[in-house]
This record gives sequence, C-alpha cells and structure tokens, in this order.
Amino acid sequence: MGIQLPKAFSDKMKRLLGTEYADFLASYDDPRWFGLRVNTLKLPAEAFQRLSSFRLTPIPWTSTGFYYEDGDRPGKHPYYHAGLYYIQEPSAMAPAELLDAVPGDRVLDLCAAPGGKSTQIAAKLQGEGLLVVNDIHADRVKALVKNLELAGVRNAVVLNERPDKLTGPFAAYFDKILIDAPCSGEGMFRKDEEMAKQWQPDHPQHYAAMQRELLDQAAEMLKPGGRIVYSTCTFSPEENEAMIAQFAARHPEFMIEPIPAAHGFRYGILDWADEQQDADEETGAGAWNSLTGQSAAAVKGTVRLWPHELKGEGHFVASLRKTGDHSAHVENMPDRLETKGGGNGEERKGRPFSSPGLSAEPEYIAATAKPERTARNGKAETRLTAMGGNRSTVRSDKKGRSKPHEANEREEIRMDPLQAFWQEHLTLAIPEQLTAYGDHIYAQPAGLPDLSGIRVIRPGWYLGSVHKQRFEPSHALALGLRRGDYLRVLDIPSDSPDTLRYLKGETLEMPKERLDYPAAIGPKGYCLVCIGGFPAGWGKWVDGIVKNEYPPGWRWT
Ligand SMILES: C[S@@+](CC[C@H](N)C(=O)[O-])C[C@H]1O[C@@H](n2cnc3c(N)ncnc32)[C@H](O)[C@@H]1O
Repeated sequence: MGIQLPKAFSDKMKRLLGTEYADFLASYDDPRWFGLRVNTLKLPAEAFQRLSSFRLTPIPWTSTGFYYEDGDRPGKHPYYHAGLYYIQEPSAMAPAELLDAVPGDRVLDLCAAPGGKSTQIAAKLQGEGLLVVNDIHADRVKALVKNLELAGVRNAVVLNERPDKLTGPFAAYFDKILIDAPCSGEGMFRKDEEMAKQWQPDHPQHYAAMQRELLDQAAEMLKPGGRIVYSTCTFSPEENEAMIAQFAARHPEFMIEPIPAAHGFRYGILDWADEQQDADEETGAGAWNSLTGQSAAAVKGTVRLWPHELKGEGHFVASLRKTGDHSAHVENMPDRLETKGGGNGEERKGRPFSSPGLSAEPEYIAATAKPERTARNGKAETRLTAMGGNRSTVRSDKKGRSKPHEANEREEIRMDPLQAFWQEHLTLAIPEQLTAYGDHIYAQPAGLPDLSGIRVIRPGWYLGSVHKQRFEPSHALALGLRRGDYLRVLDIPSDSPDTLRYLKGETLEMPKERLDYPAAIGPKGYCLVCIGGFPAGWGKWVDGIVKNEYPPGWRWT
C-alpha cells in the first residue's frame, strides 16, 4: 500500500470495521474517483451531458453529479470559467443533496468554505429564497466568495463570523441548515496524504468539542419543523454517531430522520460503544461513554459512505428534524434519495418572507436603498433609505445627472448611474433591494434580519461600483446573468482561440459584426462576453477592439 497510515488510526479502524477492515485497507490502493457537479443555475444536467466532451458517468446519489475519467481535465476547460460545473469529490455531494433545499427556503451553510456544498444548495434554490453562507476563517471566505460568484449565485449573503454571534439575529430563522463540520478528516487521507501524517489520536476529541457547539448553535437558528443536515468527512464515531446520539439526548425537540441505505450507503455504526471503552483508554477520548442503548438506537438511520462500499472517499451524514409546526412542505427523504435524474419532483414555490428591514453596522454596509422611480415635474426621482432610518433623496434631471441634497457623505450613494446602465443594457428587472457599501452596490435578498455587529463580507449579489457618476459592472454581475439578460453580447465558441485569449486577459480584435446588439445602443461599450452562450465576463468594445475586463486574479495561467 502506497499510503502510510498512523498505527493508532489503523488499530481503531480494525476495531470499528472488524472483518471489513481488509476491504477498507484495500480501498487505499483503488484508483481515485473524480467528480464534477453540473451547476443547474446555468443549464440542466442533461444539457451539459450533451455539450460536454468529458466521459461522464452519473453519481447515483445526486441528480447533477458525474464521475469523470482520470485524464479529463475539467478544471482546464473554458466551461469551467463560465461556471458550468463545480469539481467536487463524489461523496461530498451527498450532504447537500440530503438537505434537499427547495426554491424559497431560507438556508444556512454554517461552515461553508470553499463553497462546494454552498453552490450545490444555491443550485437547488434556483435563485428563490435566501442562502446565508458562513465560515469562521477569513482566508477561506475569499475562495467561498469566488466560487459563489463563478457559479452565478444571486441570492447569497456571505458572513465571516463566529456562529455564537449568529444565534441572536437568526434565532429560529432558517428552514434548513447544513453543518459540514470541521473534522479530523480521516476520509481525506487518500486524497491528501499530508492529512494522514498530521493525524493524532486526540484529533477526534478536539473536533468533537467544536462540533457539539456548532450543532447546539444551529439548533437555535432552525425553525420548528426545519432540518439540520450534519456531515463530516471522517470515520471516528466520536465525531459521527456519538455526536448525533449526544445531540439527540440534549435536544428532545429533535428527531433523527432515517436516511435510506441506498446506493452503497451504510447505516451508522451502533455497536461501537462496547469496543470504545478500550479505545478511550488509549486515546483519552470519553465522549462515547455517555451513549446509552436508547440513544444508540436513535442513530440508526444516519449513514456512512465508506470508500470500500461505493465510489467515493467517505463521508458521514445525519439528518435532524426539529419537531413542531412548519409551513414548509416537507418532502419524504427516502423517496427523494431513490429518485435519480428526476429533478426536484413536487417543489414548493417561493413563499413570501416577512421583511423586517435591514440596518447594518456602518463598517460593513453603508446604507440600504430601495429605488423607486416617480414622475415629478418631468424629473425622475430615486429614494434612498439610508441606514438608521434617515432618508435622503437623490433627484435626477432629464440628462440623468444626480443632485443629492440633505445627504451626508455616507448617504451620497448614486443609484442613478446603476439605474441608467441597467435600463439601457439589461432586459432583467432591476433588483428590488439595493444596498451600497461605499461605492459598491449589491442586490440584497429579501427578509434579512438586522445584521448589526456581524461581519458581512457580501450582503448580496455584487452588481458593481459607481465612480465619477459612471457605473462599472462587476464580474459577479456578468456571471450571474444569462446571455439574454444583456443586450450587447460577444459570444465566442468554446473551442475558438479567442476564448483562450479572453480568459488569459488579452485584448481581442473584433469587428462589430461579431457582436450582437440592438441598433439603439450600438456596439460601443460594455459587452457581455459569453463562451458558447454562457457569460464569462465583460469586455469593452471600441473601434474593432475588445478591451479585456476579465479580472486579473481569475485569469487562465
Ligand atoms: C469541511 S470544511 C467545509 C467544506 C465546505 N462545506 C465545502 O463543501 O466546500 C469545514 C469548514 O469549517 C470552517 N470552520 C471551522 N470552525 C468553524 C466554526 N466554529 N464556525 C464556522 N466555520 C468553521 C473551516 O474554516 C472550514 O472551511
């Protein structure tokens, strides 16, 4: 076997798996399984299968996931840069699938970075409802933001906060919460041998303490009737079945929803408690001792994805339902799991959410604004509702010039340039709730609570910024659009050399005949650059040249 497993780990796995241990060990010599998940915010999975040159085989437990073959390089394909799919370890696709978000849900992804499961949830929401994603590590949040932007997610709010600070504003707020918990990562040893080298026998206990807190915090933020899906990519029972059994004992208001053992999933381990006494002496772990026969029975219905039982690296998943009334229509999980490729079945339509209004800490969000246009003496008027309830009015004259009055420095947020740009170039309705942070403007999902004191990294879909009365659209805006949402389009075939040039940040020579645009706006100005019909970024056309607006940090290297 190529990989060197820590002895204490191997011994523990032998106790855990008994006669199956040999198969488990042999799985380390199997070829690795590579997965990608189609981003259905961009196109249906079937359409991607037709379009793609990769050799794809469906992953049984998701309707949008596929194995690709070693040798295919989906990360080096232009469609990757248009956000058509996310490269994801196959078993890591199970938790968000089981969370089963439907359009209109309010969902929290509590430990979200780098965003594999967040983008999966966002695709389930199809732009309706709210996705709050959070991660405690600021450096990892950058990747999270980038992945959400690449996927074209419009209804996500990105936080970088300690979960205990979220329980107040989000008390009993979410329909569904995913806790993809920080864990000892024993399922990742094959993918990343360094993790095996760094593993220590006390790691499970160390992570268990964190996981316990995260579960309790999530419980507070879930509506009655809502669902928490808890997952790890580790094998230790302390972080898995024991964690859930203890949670069930602490929270009688929750029931553990059985997940069917389909597709090679196996039920959680129930008979580990007796064995664990020995392991505790060795590892100093004590958590499992509190597991009684009754709570052990409760964890039947949690599932393990073992690398020797299916084509994936390994995961643990539990589904926890908070009892009580819930307006959501709840799907039957076993049925959903067994359906492959059937879409979302009978989906609940978006429900209207109460909108208590938003005020936020000045540091992060400068003002909230709800544009409303009224005719007044032939002048357009935009109302800005500034933070703290102050109101300032910005009027535009016929030429679109804005004249702020009774506005202080902070409140001088010009929505007019954004509105003018939007009205001229976009066929999409302007988002209802706009929020400005300095010169940066975001479309904010409805129904957020007061986020004062919370580190908000993205209060919504980043639309662009205003400089010297000009609106500059953001990369996130381009990726969140569909081709037909914008009027001036440069569409390049995915196999054209121009595609690579564009992704490398080069200027393109492009006669105006290559662009699509209505005569009323002409060829000059921002064009939405699409790859095979899918937006990938902006260019600026002038006199036969497309100036490249593809962001430097995103470029093909
Ligand atoms: C298993 S990873 C999440 C992977 C992610 N769900 C995905 O699919 O891409 C766990 C994440 O939890 C974050 N984390 C660790 N402790 C946390 C805490 N107390 N609150 C929130 N996030 C935490 C880590 O920074 C890490 O990004």
